[in-house]
Amino acid sequence: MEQEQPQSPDTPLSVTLFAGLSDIELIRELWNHFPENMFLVRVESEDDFIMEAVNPAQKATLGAACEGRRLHDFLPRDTADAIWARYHECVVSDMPMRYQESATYFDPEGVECFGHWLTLLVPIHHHSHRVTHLFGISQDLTELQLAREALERQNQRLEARVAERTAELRAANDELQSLNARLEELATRDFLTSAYNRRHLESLAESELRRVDRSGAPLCMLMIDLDEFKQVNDALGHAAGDAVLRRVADTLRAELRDSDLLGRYGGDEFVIVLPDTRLEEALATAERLRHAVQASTQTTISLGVAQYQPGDIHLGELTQRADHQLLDAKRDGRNRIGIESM
Ligand SMILES: Nc1nc2c(ncn2[C@@H]2O[C@H](COP(=O)(O)OP(=O)(O)OP(=O)(O)O)[C@@H](O)[C@H]2O)c(=O)[nH]1
Repeated sequence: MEQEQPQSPDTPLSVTLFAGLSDIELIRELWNHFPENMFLVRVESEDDFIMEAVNPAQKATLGAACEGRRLHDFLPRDTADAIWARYHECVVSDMPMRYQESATYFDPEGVECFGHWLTLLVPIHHHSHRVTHLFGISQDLTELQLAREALERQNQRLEARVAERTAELRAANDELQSLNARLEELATRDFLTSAYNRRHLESLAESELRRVDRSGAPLCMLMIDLDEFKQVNDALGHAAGDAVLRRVADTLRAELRDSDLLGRYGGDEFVIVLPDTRLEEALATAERLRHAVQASTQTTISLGVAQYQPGDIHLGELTQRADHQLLDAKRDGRNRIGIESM
């Protein structure tokens, strides 16, 4: 009779365990006490599978009634189709497979439930070259999956909220920008004609003069006043007078270059600054404007033309000279141009 050898304290537990148990006992222990679902599928053919045995953990999920039956006999159709495809693939490839699946199933009471599993499927060849069985272990990840999905939904809600807030901020920003533009417009433009107001025109003109001081380029100013405009107001009313002023401004603007500056100095008086323009060119421009205004409004204008000179220190000096020429034009009978001697 063989004496059992005492194990030394250094002997690994696995050795002790395996020495003390037969293979079948060891497998039975695992089968009965392993906390995840285990199952053994008999492979009748590549297309036909029978659930041969399930461990107690799997029985708690599906009930014992699945043993000895085909997938479509104890699972909802969609679930059975999906699992059948996995089994088929494992048998055909003859390779272990690992996959995740979300599926509905019937619990031991027949209630339809939903679960999510990570499954390891291993082909087994029992005294044969072909796959006779599939051995599977399914880890239940339902809780994890539900938590993941809840997190995902929460993230989507947060992203939607962020997108909503971003759109609100963008709209508020756009509104602010258009209000700023409107404010800028109000601060720099004459509300009736949209020409620059006097203050802004003077500030732009001063900058032009400083540029001219540096470059030595010529620059001229036109001072314009409508003739007998009081009569227009008196005969047609103030609103009609406003319309004439608007049309005059539009006509002047249409005749000018982008770089020219048009301002309304108040009442029926306009000022135009013509950068890079000599006196004779300014005279030609003045003539063109006089004709254009008369053609579009049946109102005549008088103009005074002056050229910026090296001795001019301030805009006021140039303005005064242009104004002086304008007064001469008025005095000489209106609808004409007063110009400094060239
Ligand atoms: N409709 C309208 N009229 C204005 C406006 N501002 C000033 N006026 C009028 O424009 C007229 C300006 O008249 P004046 O420049 O003094 O004289 P005028 O009748 O044009 O005659 P001359 O300049 O000497 O040719 C006045 O009747 C003002 O009431 C305005 O914004 N709209």
